[in-house]
Amino acid sequence: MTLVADLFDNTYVLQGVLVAVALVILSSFSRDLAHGLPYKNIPVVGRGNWEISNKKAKNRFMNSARELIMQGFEQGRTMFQVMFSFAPVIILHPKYLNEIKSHPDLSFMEANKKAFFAGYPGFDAFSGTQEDRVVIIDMINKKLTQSLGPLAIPLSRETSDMLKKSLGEPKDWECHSFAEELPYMVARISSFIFMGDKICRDEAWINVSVNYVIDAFIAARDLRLWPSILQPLVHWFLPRAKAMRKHIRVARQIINEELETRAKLGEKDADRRRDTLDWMRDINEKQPLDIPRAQIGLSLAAIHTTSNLVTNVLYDLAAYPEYIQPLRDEIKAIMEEDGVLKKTSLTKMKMMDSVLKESQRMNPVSMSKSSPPLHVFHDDILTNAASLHRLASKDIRLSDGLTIPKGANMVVSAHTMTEESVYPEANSYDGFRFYKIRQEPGQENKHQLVMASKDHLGFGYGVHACPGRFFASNEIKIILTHLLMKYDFKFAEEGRSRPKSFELGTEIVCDHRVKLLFKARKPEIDLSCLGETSQ
Ligand code: HEM
Repeated sequence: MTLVADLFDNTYVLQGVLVAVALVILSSFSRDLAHGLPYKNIPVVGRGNWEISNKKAKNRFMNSARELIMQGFEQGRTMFQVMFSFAPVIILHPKYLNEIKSHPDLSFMEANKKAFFAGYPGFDAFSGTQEDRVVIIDMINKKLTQSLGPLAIPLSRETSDMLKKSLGEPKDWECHSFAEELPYMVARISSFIFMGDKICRDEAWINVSVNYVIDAFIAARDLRLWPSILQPLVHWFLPRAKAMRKHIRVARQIINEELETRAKLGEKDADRRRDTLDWMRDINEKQPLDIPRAQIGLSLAAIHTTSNLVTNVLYDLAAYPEYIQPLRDEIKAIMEEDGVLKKTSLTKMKMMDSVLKESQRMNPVSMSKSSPPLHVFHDDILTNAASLHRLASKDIRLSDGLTIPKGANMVVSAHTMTEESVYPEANSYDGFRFYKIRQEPGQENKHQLVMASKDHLGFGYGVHACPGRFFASNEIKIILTHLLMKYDFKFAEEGRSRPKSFELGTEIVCDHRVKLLFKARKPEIDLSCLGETSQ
């Protein structure tokens, strides 16, 4: 101690230390500044030549991303950059989709890691390794998707229980903030399939499952406001980052307890329905996997995305109620034919499939891997108006000679989803658009909800196209089947039109403030075919 005190007594040493600290801070600021500079030789859209800071350009993009992207293409460009809140981002024309969709040097994971402070305590769900990701995707593809047949009735029963609890059986119209309530409902049904009936009824887990992602978005947004040199310190004090650390602790405790209970039961547990906790272990015998972290990752991917699509569908059906009876008739006909709900019954619901795909086309869910409520957004993470958010790990030379520089963030514009040449009357809702196309010879299967294509990027495209879409499609169809059979619904506000989604940067978020009225109705089918037992 005396030595240190002596050193600081020496003016030269003190001055040296101060200069060193100043240099470190300065170099951090200049790194941050460089990070915000546009990429060389790539045209910038939405930023004036004489604007020194990015502030105005960022605001411009926040308020009119769609227009700026179209402006870029109208200027004849196929690649340009715009200013997102955290960095310049390269926008690519969809004509490049085929060459970039599975490009090994365009990383999906690194893009998310960079945007979400991977490695910081609490940001665990963004910190997994490539090996972890492979386990999760294998588990979804090889186990979850393969089990959709036997899962149809359990999913339906859980949906029924959940709706009784959440919406009840009101004889008169009852008002719900549906968009706010739905993530909790979806979290319960999904968690039932992911981790069984004990955890799915655990309020503490449901809270983590719904709110981790919301806190993550806000924490990341708040942290980005700080210079990078201070971020490793500041995150400890940010309320939302603290909340994330708490979510992680809660999740670890709940899931580890469940794993211990199962381990103790051993063979006695053999009759239990297998779920993602078992499957992750089966797939992953060789390497250790942080299972609680992986489960939070699943929730992150599954809950708000699914809720957002269901909300959009209900808004569309409430705005265009003429679709409701044909959908009910379709369910009735299929259930009469099948006797009991099967995976194939859901595949046969072509009108419902079409209604879902059309809602997703017009209001694609946010792939920030989730679509938390509006107040969470700033611009943040990408897609919708744009899709396929990636980070280039090398310089990538495109077929026409243009280059995406190493380290750049990029997205592909998703404007094809509302382009007249692809979808006639693209800006009008046509619930049976895809149903009608599927009636044409040779088009029967290409236009299903789960088919990712260049013209419909709702589930992404290429190597990272959403592996959970088959599960999501079944889950959503089951939820809708129960809602349509058991409830009448309409907007609380008499005669209102379809609520417009909010556009913030490239995010499209459904209006969570809209209220819906629900009233119980007599279903036209015997509910035992949905797995319900009469009480
Ligand atoms: C309507 C519901 C859903 C929508 C709209 C949706 C959408 C998406 C999108 C757009 C992507 C990114 C694709 C890309 O960038 O190319 C994605 C990836 C992913 N989704 Fe979904 N998703 C949904 C439900 C689910 C569910 C239920 C699960 C889990 C069971 C899931 C698991 C994943 C995973 C693990 C990835 C990452 C894929 C990778 O790393 O390659 N998603 N999803």
